[in-house]
Amino acid sequence: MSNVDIRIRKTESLATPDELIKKFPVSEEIASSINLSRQVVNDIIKGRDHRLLAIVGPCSLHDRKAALEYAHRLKDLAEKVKDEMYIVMRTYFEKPRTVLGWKGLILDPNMDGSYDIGSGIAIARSLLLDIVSIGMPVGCEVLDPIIPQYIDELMSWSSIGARTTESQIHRNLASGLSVAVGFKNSTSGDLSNAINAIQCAYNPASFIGMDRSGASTIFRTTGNDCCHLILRGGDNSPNYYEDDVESARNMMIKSDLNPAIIIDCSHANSRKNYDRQKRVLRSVVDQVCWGEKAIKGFMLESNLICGSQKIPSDLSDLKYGVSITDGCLGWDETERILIRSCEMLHRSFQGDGQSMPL
Ligand SMILES: O=C[C@H](O)[C@H](O)COP(=O)(O)O
Ligand SMILES: C=C(OP(=O)(O)O)C(=O)O
Repeated sequence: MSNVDIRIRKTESLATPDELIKKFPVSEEIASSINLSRQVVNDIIKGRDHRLLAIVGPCSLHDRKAALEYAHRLKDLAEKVKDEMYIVMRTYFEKPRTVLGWKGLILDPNMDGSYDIGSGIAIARSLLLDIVSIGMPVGCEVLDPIIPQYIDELMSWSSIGARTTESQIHRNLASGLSVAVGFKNSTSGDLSNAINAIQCAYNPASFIGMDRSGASTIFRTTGNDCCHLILRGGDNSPNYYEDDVESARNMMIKSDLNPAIIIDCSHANSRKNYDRQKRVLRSVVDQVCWGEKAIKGFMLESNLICGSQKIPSDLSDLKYGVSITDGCLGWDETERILIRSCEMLHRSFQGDGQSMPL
């Protein structure tokens, strides 16, 4: 009697990254525009570009048509706010769950527990390609350590979520990713895990993974000098206030890190009430206008239509453009508050691009 894989019910083959890349290739023109947007993101994180990095988009993508419509609107908005903000579309395909729940388009594209991962990964890559093709840079959460092989060449920014910041696997991965990586503070609100993670990812690492041909490989990384902290609030309270930012900044400086902080307007900072993201953004803008240099940007969960919906048993009942994970701001409100924020930032920026301490 075999004692191997006693809890594996079934295995299925999956296309290798190379096979999928061949099916949905990135042209040289798109590759160079992604390189440019990665450079802008890195420049913002390193303080060489005074604009705020704005990671804006749905909590999760589940519908290709709505995602593309959103991307087109965001592209137009990005043009309007480009002097004060650099917008990267939040294109999250993997959802880390507190207990159980839909785990995102890559794992379960049919939203019915059938886990058609082969289709999910292909939809994610082709959708990202369509979005970057209109000139909209994208950013994803990196959760599964193999998935980046399928999509990471399309990303301009990425994050490691609150539930995985403490994981050595994710820290090693971040040390080898080609993009700037934001580490979220832990769900408890503790910052030290994220600060340790940034230090760890700054250094070279060696780890086992799968290469683009599908072979087992040892990856040896250079280390990533563009990692930063994302404040997302914690179990007991938000952490976007001035005092929180000041103490996060001081912790980073004490650890010899570039004090680069992004504020997540959602999650525990909004106490999961999507409309409260506005007050977080207001505080971000206010702090930047008052001269807080450590804040490099913010994250906003936004969709075509505000709110959220449960996944219905009959998918024809799904409402178009509404989140199936966390609640999001609707499009009109997103546009209004980003333009308003830019007006305020514009007034406080001097000719040299520096904000004026009041
Ligand atoms: O961003 C989405 C959710 O906050 C995250 O996936 C956790 O969700 P859950 O607590 O509903 O599982
Ligand atoms: C899961 C997310 O956030 P966090 O890791 O902060 O809970 C998210 O941004 O989708």
